[in-house]
Formats: sequence, C-alpha cells, structure tokens
Amino acid sequence: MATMGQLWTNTGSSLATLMFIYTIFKQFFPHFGGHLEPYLHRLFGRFYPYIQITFHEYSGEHFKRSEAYLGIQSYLSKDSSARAKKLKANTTKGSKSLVLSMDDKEEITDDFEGVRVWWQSKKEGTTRQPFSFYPAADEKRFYMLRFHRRDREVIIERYLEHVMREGKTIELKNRERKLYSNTPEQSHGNQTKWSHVTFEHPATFDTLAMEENKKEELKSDLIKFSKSKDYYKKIGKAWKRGYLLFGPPGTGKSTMIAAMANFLEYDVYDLELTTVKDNTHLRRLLIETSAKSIIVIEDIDCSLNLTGQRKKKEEEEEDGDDKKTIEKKMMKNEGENKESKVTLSGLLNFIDGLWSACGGERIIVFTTNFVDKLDPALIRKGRMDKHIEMSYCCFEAFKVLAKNYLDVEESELFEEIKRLLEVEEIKMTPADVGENLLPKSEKEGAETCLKRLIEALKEEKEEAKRKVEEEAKEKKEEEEEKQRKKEKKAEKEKKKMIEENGEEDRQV
Ligand SMILES: Nc1ncnc2c1ncn2[C@@H]1O[C@H](COP(=O)(O)OP(=O)(O)OP(=O)(O)O)[C@@H](O)[C@H]1O
Ligand SMILES: [Mg+2]
Repeated sequence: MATMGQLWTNTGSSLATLMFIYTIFKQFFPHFGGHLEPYLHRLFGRFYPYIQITFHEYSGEHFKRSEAYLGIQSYLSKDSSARAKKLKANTTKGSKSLVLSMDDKEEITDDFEGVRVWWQSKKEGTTRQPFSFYPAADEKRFYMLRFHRRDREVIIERYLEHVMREGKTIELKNRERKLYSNTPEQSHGNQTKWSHVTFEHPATFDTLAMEENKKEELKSDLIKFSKSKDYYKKIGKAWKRGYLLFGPPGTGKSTMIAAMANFLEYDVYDLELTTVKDNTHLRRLLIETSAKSIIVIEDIDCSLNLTGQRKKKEEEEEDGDDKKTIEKKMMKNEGENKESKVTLSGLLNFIDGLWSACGGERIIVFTTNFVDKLDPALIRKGRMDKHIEMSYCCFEAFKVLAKNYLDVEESELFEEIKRLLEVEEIKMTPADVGENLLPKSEKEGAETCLKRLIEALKEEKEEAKRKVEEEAKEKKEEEEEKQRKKEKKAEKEKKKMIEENGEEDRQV
C-alpha cells in the first residue's frame, strides 16, 4: 500500500513538474498551445489522486487575518514545534507566550481516524525589493492541506471541524486572560463601560485553604460544567452556572474566585453594581461580556438595597457586629450608589433573563458576608446553583496554609494547633492565620511563626471569652435597667392611682 502511495506521489510530482514547465513555457510563448490547457488540466486531475485545499492568511477585502488561518496556525503549532525542522516564532496580540509555527515551505503530516494528511506552509508573490529587509507587500501566505481523494468525506465532514475546534482551544489556552471592571473613570458619555487589565492573580485550588473534599467537589462541578455544552443544549438551559460564596470577611471568597478563574482559564468581569445606572445599562454590560468568563458581584448584600423593605426591617433587629459590618460596607458604596436605579428584578433578569443566554459558558458568582440578608428569589437554586460556605480556618485548611507559607508539612507544634482549632473551637479566619504564619524577617524560622500562631489563637480565645463576658454583662445591665424602668413605671402608676383615689374620696 505504501509503495502504491509512493507511486501515486511520484506520478503526481512528475505531472506537477510537467505543469510547471508548461506554465513557464507559456510565459515566453503566450499564444502557443492555449487550447491544450484544459486537456492538460484534465489529464493532471485524472492521474493525481490528491485533493488540495488552501487557507489564505488574508481573505476577502478585510485587512484582518482569517480566522481559519489563525485556527490552523494554532492547531499546527503543537505538532510543528515537535516535528518541523524550521520554525517561526510570533507574538500575537493578546497572546501570553510565543506562538511557534512551521516556517514557509515546511511540511508536516497529521493523522486523523486512520487517514493521513499533509500540511504545508507556503507563500506566493515574492517580488522582493533587492535591498529590502521587509517582506514584500504583495507576499501572501497560506496553508495548503493535501489528502487522498478517497478520504474526502472524512476530511470535509469531520477533520476540518476537528482542526478548527482544537485550534480554538489552543488559542484560548494561549491567550492572555483579562480582569474587567466597570469603573466610573472609564465612563463614555454617562455610561460606564468595561475596562481591563491582565489577570495575573496567583491563587489556585492548591493554595486555597479549605477542606479537601469540598475543594474536590467544587473542582469536579466546574469541570462538569465546562464540558456540558451538549447537555445544557439537550435540557434546554442556557449554558451558565451560578455560585454563591458566603462567609465572614477574610475567609477566602475573593481568593476562591481567582482560583476558579485560573482553574478554568476564564476571564473575570468584576461588576460594581453601584456604578451601574439602571437596568438597561446592566443589560448592555452583560451583552458585552465574552464567553468563558466569570461575572462577579462582590458583597451583593451591600451593593444595592435589593431586598427593599424586608431587608430594612430585619436590619433594625440586627445584632451589633453584623450591623456594623453592613453599615461600613454600605457607607463605602454610598457615594457611588446615589444614581443607581438597578432593581432586584433587573438583576434577576441579568442572571437568567433571555439576554443572559447570549454567548454561553458563563459563571456568575455572588459573594456576601451575610447570606440571610439576601432575598430568597436572588439565591434560589437554579439561579445560584451552588451555595458554598467559606468558614473559619479548620485544621485541614491550616495545613494548606502552613505548606504554602512555610513549606512545612509536619511539626510537633501541629498537635497543639489542632487542639486549639478542633477541641477549643477557636475561630480565626484563614486571612489571620496566614498573617501570623508569614515570616516577619528572613531570620524567622517556621517554628517561630507556628508559635506566634499558637499565641494568637490563645489570645483569640481570651478575647472571645472577654467578649462573651462583656456581652453577658451588657445584657445583665440592660435587663436591670429594664427592670428598674418597669419598677419606676409601676411606682408612678401606683402613685397616680393613690392620688386619683384621694381626689375621689375628697369629692365624695
Ligand atoms: N481560604 C483561604 N485560602 C488561602 N488564603 C486565604 C484564604 N482566605 C483568606 N486568605 C488570604 O487572606 C486574604 C483575604 O482573603 P479574601 O480577600 O479572599 O477574603 P474574602 O472572604 O473575600 O473577604 P471579604 O468578605 O472581606 O471580601 C487573601 O489575600 C488571602 O491571601
Ligand atoms: Mg472579598
């Protein structure tokens, strides 16, 4: 079979040479044998069993590189870098690293479903200026795909689609990811638009301190989502998923979002609701987001008064600490909040209205310190599919931090830390644990940092005890005050009654 193939190739090359000689000949004798041409082409086609397809770098009138060419370039980059002898290195706009592709006139083979194809990188129209260092303006590059005509069906129906799909995936992997925000400084007219910087957050699931099984569950949930395009289509749902991250400040909600984005290689859109003018503006921002992205709304409970009267009423009954944090965050947003007319229904529409299905493959994340404050409509399953609690540091999470910060996986001090976290149930956020573990100077060793953490945990325990005592004292004083007031009132009423009775007696 190989020799047959060889024979065909040889026959093909001889015919190609013949055609080439004929073309040159025609240049000098343009009027000679014009009528022979169609016959020669037919003859060439009969004996040459290969089909060729060309993909030009620039096609049509647009001065934009063709998507097919770029897709093929990415697809071939993985094979070319390993197999081609002459390579070209390019930096493409928005790409985080060099793209290696095969140089002109190089050829590589590719196998697909038992079929072999040949790819060649070519250029034509090389009328170079004799002393120019720059490529000639009319130099046109293209890829040429060659395959046997018996494989036409496989190539046209499946292979080309496979090349484009794989090429897109490689392109996406190689692209520089972005962090978008809708800051008011970037407003155009009176509407804020997305502006972006390169997303370079170093957080990963490996560095994230939380229970291992929770981490694994979330990772497999994300993988399942990113591979479920067909499934979402089958069940008739837009390809998106909502996560609600809740927990006290410093427990890693924002860090988790960065880890998710790095894990899936998605862009991040950090949506500041307070600077969004109204529901229409919100919808426009949504349409401008791209696929493979995470849309984040941080501190959703403080961004807007989304829950209306219900929330206000509940806040009045709030205990001290919660109320203070909400007030602080509300005050931070107050200035920007004045003009925003985004409503709860506008936000719900943003999450799962018809527009939200445009583009697909999006994750929406809300974070909050107080999950109970949110309107149930906003976080019901289907809208926020997964609710994840980020909590105080447990021993397992501490071990991740110790490994990250100190490169320590075992120490005799671990026992004490385990006891403090698990038996004494001391509450400390991963942010505070990390702060204590961070060496303050080059001289500080792991043991010093672990001891500092133990001290801090004990102090935290004392502090918590003091707080409980103080609260009990305050409550007792409040009760006593209430009791005093009650007694005073009763005494007043008694006095009044006596006075009234005395008056009546006098009148009688
Ligand atoms: N679970 C965690 N794993 C690793 N690092 C953490 C974790 N939680 C907090 N940190 C560290 O603490 C810092 C603050 O955490 P982060 O900003 O993620 O908290 P947050 O929950 O978003 O807080 P807030 O509610 O105030 O927004 C981070 O820079 C990170 O280094
Ligand atoms: Mg945060």
